[in-house]
Amino acid sequence: EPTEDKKALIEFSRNINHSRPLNWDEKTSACSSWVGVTCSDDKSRIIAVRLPGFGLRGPIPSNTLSRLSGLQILSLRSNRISGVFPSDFSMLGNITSIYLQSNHLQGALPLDFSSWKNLSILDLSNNALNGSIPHSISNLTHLTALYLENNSLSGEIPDLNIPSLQLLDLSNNNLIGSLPKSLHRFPSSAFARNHLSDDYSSLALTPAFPPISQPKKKSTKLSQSAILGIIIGSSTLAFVIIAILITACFSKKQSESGVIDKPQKKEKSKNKLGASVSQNGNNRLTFFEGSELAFDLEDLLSASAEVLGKGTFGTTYKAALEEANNTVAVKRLKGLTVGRRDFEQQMEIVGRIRHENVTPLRAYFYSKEEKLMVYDFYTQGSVSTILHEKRSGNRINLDWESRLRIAIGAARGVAHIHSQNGGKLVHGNIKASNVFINSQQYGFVSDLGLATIMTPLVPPVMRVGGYRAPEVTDSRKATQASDVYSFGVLLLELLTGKSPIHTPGGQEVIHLVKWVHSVVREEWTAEVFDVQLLRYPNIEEEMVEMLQIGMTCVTRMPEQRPKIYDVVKMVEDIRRVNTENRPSPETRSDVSTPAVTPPPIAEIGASSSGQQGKSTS
Ligand SMILES: Nc1ncnc2c1ncn2[C@@H]1O[C@H](COP(=O)(O)OP(=O)(O)OP(=O)(O)O)[C@@H](O)[C@H]1O
Repeated sequence: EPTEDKKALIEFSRNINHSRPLNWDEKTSACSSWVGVTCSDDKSRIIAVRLPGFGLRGPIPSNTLSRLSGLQILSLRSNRISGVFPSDFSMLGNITSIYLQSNHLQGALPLDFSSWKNLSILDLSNNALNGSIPHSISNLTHLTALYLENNSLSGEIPDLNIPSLQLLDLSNNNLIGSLPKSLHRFPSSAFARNHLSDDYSSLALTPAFPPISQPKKKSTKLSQSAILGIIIGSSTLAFVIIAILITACFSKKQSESGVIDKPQKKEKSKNKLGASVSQNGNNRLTFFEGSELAFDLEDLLSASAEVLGKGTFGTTYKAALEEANNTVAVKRLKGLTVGRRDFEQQMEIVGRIRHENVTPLRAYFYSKEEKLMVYDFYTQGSVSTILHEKRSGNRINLDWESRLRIAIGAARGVAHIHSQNGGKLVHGNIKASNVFINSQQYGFVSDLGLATIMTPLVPPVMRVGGYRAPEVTDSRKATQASDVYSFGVLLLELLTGKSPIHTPGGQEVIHLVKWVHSVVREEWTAEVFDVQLLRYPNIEEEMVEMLQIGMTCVTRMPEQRPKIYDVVKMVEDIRRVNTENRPSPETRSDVSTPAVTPPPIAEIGASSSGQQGKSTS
């Protein structure tokens, strides 16, 4: 099985005896005889060769790489490989990452990059390469990182107009001339120690990404993650137990009163609300068109309620309306920064949205004391629950098809939101707990439009920190570009199965975005992916694509992030492109899941009927 090949290859490269230098022939023969055991010597099925720091020496033999036609990751860094690039070097049609840094490679860079259509990372730093940087590198339209520092490259820097490029280092070469405009977005350090004619000190001083804390030893990192998992698991368990106790206590008191409120204030609050309502006569929930809900405020307040969770802007309850035979989710807001008029205006904008990938707001209520928002209740829980919560000791398995659909649906939902209110509406709080799944497993987004009118209730860093774009210091300043950042974090979460921030008890805080960058930079791309996904065959390419999209979305500079409309297309294209390359459904193990053939965004109807799993009783 290819997946087994991959795992075994990784194991192989890790476990092989590091203690003595090996030459290339010895290594390749060891590799091919080993590969022969599991994949009938069919080298086109090898997807990763990782031999970093193995003491390989001598030139890369020609006609070796071209036989590895399925290769996606080539990691030969920190060896003693010398000589020039073999002529078949640029023929790796599926390659996504090349790590050849810290070797003794000489001669010019390959000129023809036309086969590397999926290449995302090219690291040839710390070699002895000379000649100029070929302009044809611009044809690498998926390139996100280019490292050519510490070589002897000469000539002028070509106009590398590659929109996807986020990380660039050309420092410490012999480059001359002036810097093309397309590269002014990179920090001056990327061009330092060359002979360029201009002064680039005015360029950005900060790198495009936050500095990456390099992982320590791989083995330490892995065991640390395992320990983190255990610590998080046990603290989550402790938290869940406390939450259950609090909820049980709350429900008990509430069942006596039947009101949604803090237990000790229940009657008072109900009377007070009723009094203020009767005074100004405004005791109605405002329902939106298309809502079939038949209940009033009194019904809502007397419904038995259960706390679903406390969020950034208040507490959300599951409320069972017995008479109306309906269960709804009620969000009780705290920390409103705008007055009634602005609040109602915002609710009107949000409430008018009817789109398959956006949760419909059914009703709202505003009084001095209470601000409520009513949604359908989704029995399955959010993507966060499905992705991270354990049932019977194990995480629920979310297969790759479902994750793709969640990403596609959520992207379409956010794109629709961005098209509203004259193209100015911002979601402001995209995160896995605000994404739900419809009956076809497509994601849809909830909780929109609140960030700009609410003051967060001093959210703990765990809650929003991991999703928030670096430029957003106050959630009211959220923008469409910061939505794209948060969406990128969601993509990384779907890929890795990890929460955006881990705070494993002690002082160490692990940011998913930084962690992914560091792992990818260290060429362990495959280690980024959720282990649950490794069991599905032939999806590595798609996962790498989603990784690239996620990383593009979390670009540090907001103006360099793609627009959500482009993100929709990119996410949809993951499967469209690859259906041609994938085996027919009959030969796949995941035949039970139909291929994703989403309609184009424009064709998605304005109805919300596609959302299922909502409770009506
Ligand atoms: N309509 C709904 N149906 C089912 N569960 C819901 C619904 N709306 C929210 N929830 C769940 O209730 C919990 C609390 O939601 P809430 O939106 O208040 O906070 P949050 O999502 O954790 O954070 P934030 O306020 O930043 O969005 C979350 O687990 C959320 O997934």
